[in-house]
Amino acid sequence: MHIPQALTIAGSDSGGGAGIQADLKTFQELGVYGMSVITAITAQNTAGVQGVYPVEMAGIVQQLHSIGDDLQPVAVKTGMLFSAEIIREVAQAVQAYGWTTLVIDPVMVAKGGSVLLQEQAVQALIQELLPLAAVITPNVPEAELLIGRPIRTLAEREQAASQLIDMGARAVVIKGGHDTSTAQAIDVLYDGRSFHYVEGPRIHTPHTHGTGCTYSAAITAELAKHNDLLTAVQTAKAFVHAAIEDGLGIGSVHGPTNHFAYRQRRAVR
Ligand SMILES: Nc1ncnc2c1ncn2[C@@H]1O[C@H](COP(=O)(O)OP(=O)(O)OP(=O)(O)O)[C@@H](O)[C@H]1O
Ligand SMILES: Cc1ncc(COP(=O)(O)O)c(N)n1
Repeated sequence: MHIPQALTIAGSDSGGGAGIQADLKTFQELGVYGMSVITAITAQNTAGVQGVYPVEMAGIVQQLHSIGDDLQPVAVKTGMLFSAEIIREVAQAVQAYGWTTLVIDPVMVAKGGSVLLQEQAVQALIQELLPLAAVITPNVPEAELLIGRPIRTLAEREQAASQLIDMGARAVVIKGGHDTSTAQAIDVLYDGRSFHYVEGPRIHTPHTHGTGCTYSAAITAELAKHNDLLTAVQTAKAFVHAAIEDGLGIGSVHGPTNHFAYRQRRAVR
C-alpha cells in the first residue's frame, strides 16, 4: 500500500485548533500520513496565547535530521517558525533533503495579537525561505509586511502576488479571510502565469481559530497526493469552508474549526 506522506514544521497549540495539531488532523482527514517538527510550544486556548516556549535549537535540528535521514515526505509545510535562527536551519534542511514541494504559511501573529514570529526574523523569512516556496500563503496583513506596502483592493492583491513571485516564490495564495468588505472570502492564487480567484461565501462566526493553518495543511496534503496546485487550493478551500461552517462549539472565546466536517460531508453524499 502506498500512502502519501507530508511533514509540518510548526508550533504546537495546546488548545488543538491551530499549529501542529491542526496540521496533523488535516493531513489525517485527507488520507495523508503526517510527520512533524515542533519549533515552539505555545500554551494556548480559545481565549489566546498564554505563553511561547521555543524548542532549543539542537532539538529542532535533530528533528529535521531524524526525518530527513529516514523518511521521504512528498510535501512539506512551515507554520510558526518564531526566530531567524530557526528559519535558517529549516531553509538548510529543505535544501539538503530536496523538499521542493514546500508550502510556506508565513505565520506572524495569532488572531489575539501574540507574536509568533519575531520582528527581526521577517528579513530571514524573505531572504532564506521564501525563494524555496512552491507556494506561499500569506493573509493580507502578512503579505503587506512581506512586500512593505498596504494592500487595499483586489487589484493591489494581484500586484502583491506578482511581487512575491519576483521575490522568489514559485506561486502565491493571498487569503481573503481578513477582508470583511466582501460577501465572499476570496483567495487570490497566482502561479506567475495566471490568476485564479478561489472563493466561497463568508461565514459570520468568531470561531475561526486555526483557519490559516488548516488551509495550508490541506494544500500540502493535496500536493502530497500529486494533485496540481489549483486543484489542491480548491480542495483546501472546500475543506476549510466546511470546517468553519460546522464549528464545534469548543472553548469559551474563539473556538477551533471542525476538522471532521469535510470527510463527514463526503461520506453522507
Ligand atoms: N469567515 C470566513 N468565512 C469563510 N471563509 C473564511 C473565513 N475566514 C477565513 N476563511 C478562509 O479560510 C482560509 C484561511 O484564511 P485566513 O485569512 O483566515 O487565514 P489566516 O488569517 O492566515 O488564518 P489564521 O488567523 O488562522 O492564521 C482562506 O481560505 C479564507 O478564505
Ligand atoms: C502554534 C500556532 N501556530 C499558528 C497560529 C495561528 O493561528 P490563529 O491566527 O488562528 O491563532 C497559532 N495561533 N498558533
